[in-house]
Amino acid sequence: MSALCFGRRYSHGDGEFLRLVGRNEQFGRAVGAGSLVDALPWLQRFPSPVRAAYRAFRDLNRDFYGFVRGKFLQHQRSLRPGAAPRDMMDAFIRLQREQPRLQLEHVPATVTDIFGASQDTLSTALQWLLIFLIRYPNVQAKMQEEVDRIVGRDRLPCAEDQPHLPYITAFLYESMRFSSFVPVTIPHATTTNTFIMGYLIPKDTVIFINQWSVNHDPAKWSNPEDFDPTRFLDENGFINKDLTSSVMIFSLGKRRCIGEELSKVQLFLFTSILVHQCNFIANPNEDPKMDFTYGLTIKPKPFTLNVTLRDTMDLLDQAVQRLQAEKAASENQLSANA
Ligand code: HEM
Repeated sequence: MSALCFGRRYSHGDGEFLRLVGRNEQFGRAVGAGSLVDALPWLQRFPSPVRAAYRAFRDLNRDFYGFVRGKFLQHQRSLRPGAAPRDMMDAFIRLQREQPRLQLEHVPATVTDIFGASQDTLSTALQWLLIFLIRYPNVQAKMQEEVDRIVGRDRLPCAEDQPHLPYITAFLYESMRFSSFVPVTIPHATTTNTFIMGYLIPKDTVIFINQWSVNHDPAKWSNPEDFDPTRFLDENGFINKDLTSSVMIFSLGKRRCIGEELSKVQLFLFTSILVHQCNFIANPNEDPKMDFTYGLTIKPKPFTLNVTLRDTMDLLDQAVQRLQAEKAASENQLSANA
């Protein structure tokens, strides 16, 4: 997402990357702790740990905005008129230059929203996918069989392969349904008295959607507590689109997640490339019964797993070399324009 938002790819030990990840963890803790005030707004009048958490959340947001604003200033300096946008930041700066009624300050604010909204959600999704790979080795083997048959062993899977990989697609939907790792949505409030199925919801009531219960409703899902990707496949092995659209994890209505399609592509690429290249097994020294933390997202507590390569590193090395060449070209352009 950092490559997409502001054209920066990081290695794992990079200081800036570690600070970003650190903020992400603090963000999850602060949002989880603050949610009591959403349900009981009068609590904010009392000096309490909730208020301290709220202040920590505000400071974290300021700090994060400052980080993104730094990237914005760099981009503003280096973006040449007429040049193709290098990333989302460039695209928004260009849009603002073409439509001056959009305010310049909205550019870093928008990228802060998009980057911030994607971090905790996508990283949590990735952890869950890994958990399901090690918990269900038969499912992992079926995905490997499918990707080997359709893509072959001479190239990495790409986004265009997805329509031909229904079992992997079904795995992704079952992972989102089963984990429901954003169990309730961001709070909203009614602006007028509202009736739903005969129930009065008074004006100014704080509303959450309970996505977990939608995804585990036995009236909709047979054996909802079983992890079974095949529930999303019809008798010919094709994806049942009525059922996939019933999985709720990106919320509903006008404020539903704008990153849904992007997330689905990213999670597909992550899963298909990993199972194409590697085998995953649980660490036998760790308790298979995992523990979770409950904040804005449901996250597994730290766990380790054993990963082995299925073949050589050749395809992955080639992909990394391509990325490094792209990164070098974009850095050259940045310094030439600075
Ligand atoms: C699997 C990953 C993701 C999940 C499960 C997820 C889920 C959600 C949920 C539940 C909401 C709250 C909607 C509401 O207010 O009712 C939301 C909002 C939002 N998401 Fe995502 N999200 C994910 C990834 C992303 C990504 C990658 C982006 C960036 C492109 C993104 C951008 C946003 C934004 C900007 C909002 C606020 C929308 C608004 O208030 O109008 N999300 N997301």
